[in-house]
Amino acid sequence: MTSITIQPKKLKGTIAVPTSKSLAHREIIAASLAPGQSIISNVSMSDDITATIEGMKALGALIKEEDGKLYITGALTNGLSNASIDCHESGSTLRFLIPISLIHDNYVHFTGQGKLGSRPLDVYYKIFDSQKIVYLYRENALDLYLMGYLKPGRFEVPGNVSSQFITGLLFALPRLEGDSDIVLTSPLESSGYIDLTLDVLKEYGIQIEQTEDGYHVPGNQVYQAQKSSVEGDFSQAAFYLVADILGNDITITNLNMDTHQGDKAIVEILERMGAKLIQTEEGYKMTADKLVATDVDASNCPDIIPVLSLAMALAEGTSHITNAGRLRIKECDRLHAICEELKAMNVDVTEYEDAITIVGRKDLTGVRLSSYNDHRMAMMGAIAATVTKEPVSIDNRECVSKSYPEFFNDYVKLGGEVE
Ligand SMILES: O=C(O)C1=C[C@@H](OP(=O)(O)O)[C@@H](O)[C@H](O)C1
Ligand SMILES: C=C(OP(=O)(O)O)C(=O)O
Repeated sequence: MTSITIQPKKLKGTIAVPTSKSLAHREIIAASLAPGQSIISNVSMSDDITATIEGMKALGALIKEEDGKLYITGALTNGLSNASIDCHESGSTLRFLIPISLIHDNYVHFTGQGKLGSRPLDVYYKIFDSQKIVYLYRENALDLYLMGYLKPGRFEVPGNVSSQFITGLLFALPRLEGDSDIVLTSPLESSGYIDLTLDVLKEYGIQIEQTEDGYHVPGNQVYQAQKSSVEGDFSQAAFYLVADILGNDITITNLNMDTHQGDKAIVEILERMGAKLIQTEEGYKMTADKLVATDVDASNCPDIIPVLSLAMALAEGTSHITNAGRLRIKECDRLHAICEELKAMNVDVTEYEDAITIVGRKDLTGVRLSSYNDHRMAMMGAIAATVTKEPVSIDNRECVSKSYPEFFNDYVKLGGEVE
């Protein structure tokens, strides 16, 4: 684990952000479930995406990478087989692949690292109990054995723990031999991610009907192989757009402003804070003469909150982030980590159970920060170093490889000074 020290320096230049991790997971899974060959272009590799590729291979898909494209032949085996899947630290891989691994009678072993073993899975355990699927796990370590298969029927799922459970079920249920209903027992959060799932399912020929309280999923459906391409990631773009409004000058070359990615909300939130979106020949950037505080409901855009909190720390007035409880069950307790990082940089911040209040100030103090082994916290620290007077140190720089292995190389290409 390597620590880095970043000298306070502004960034300038053009950058293509990694392509959407959320869309890449979904494309790889849908293609792996489709008989025939699919070709997916523009997949940015990261530890999480590697975990999904290896997981789908373990479940029978043939996947090879050539000339920057993924060639995927869906080949899920029928009948009892067994598979071992290492999810690394990817919540998406784990929660998407669990129901998929149970489309057929199977014996599967899921492992993972970091905090993944303590992120919630009870929603699935309840389903296993009611469907007599055998499961064995160790507390706080991801070491989960599953034996059995999913039966079509009624699946009651809370909407406010993680949308990833619903996505996992939406992928698996169309392949069962009967119709199913997913019934949401509490309001849906992270709904933009379900929209992405529904988009990809539709692209692969799968029909899902939205109901008053969830989704009706006809069974016996067949995924149709596709040729597809993945667009730029707004969760990653958020780091550079916030950097822009803090006085850097970075143009992003690969953003689709018509995207359905929920994290595009970053643009509208920063505009509310006084920023302007500028389209140039090369792409998009943002500028701001002055930043004002704002209030943000985090329930539909949890991943942009770390870097957004930095913009709030430098805005005039007091900002409130609400409905942010689920940030505590990400790669680290992000709600607490954000507050600790901002406090370390001299910001007046108050942590509540599911909210944060940030009193804006004119500057930030450069200090030693912890990454909390969380890619988004490490990248937030690096953007902070573009506005401090003193250097910022961050431990465990490698953690960015979860979503953006090239982050510090790109940072240096943009003029950053990293030791
Ligand atoms: O479906 C997805 O691709 C994701 C859903 C979100 O999780 P929750 O639904 O658990 O909030 C998000 O935080 C995660 O990074 C990716
Ligand atoms: C929370 C994240 O991903 P996952 O839930 O897939 O681990 C993330 O990328 O910030």
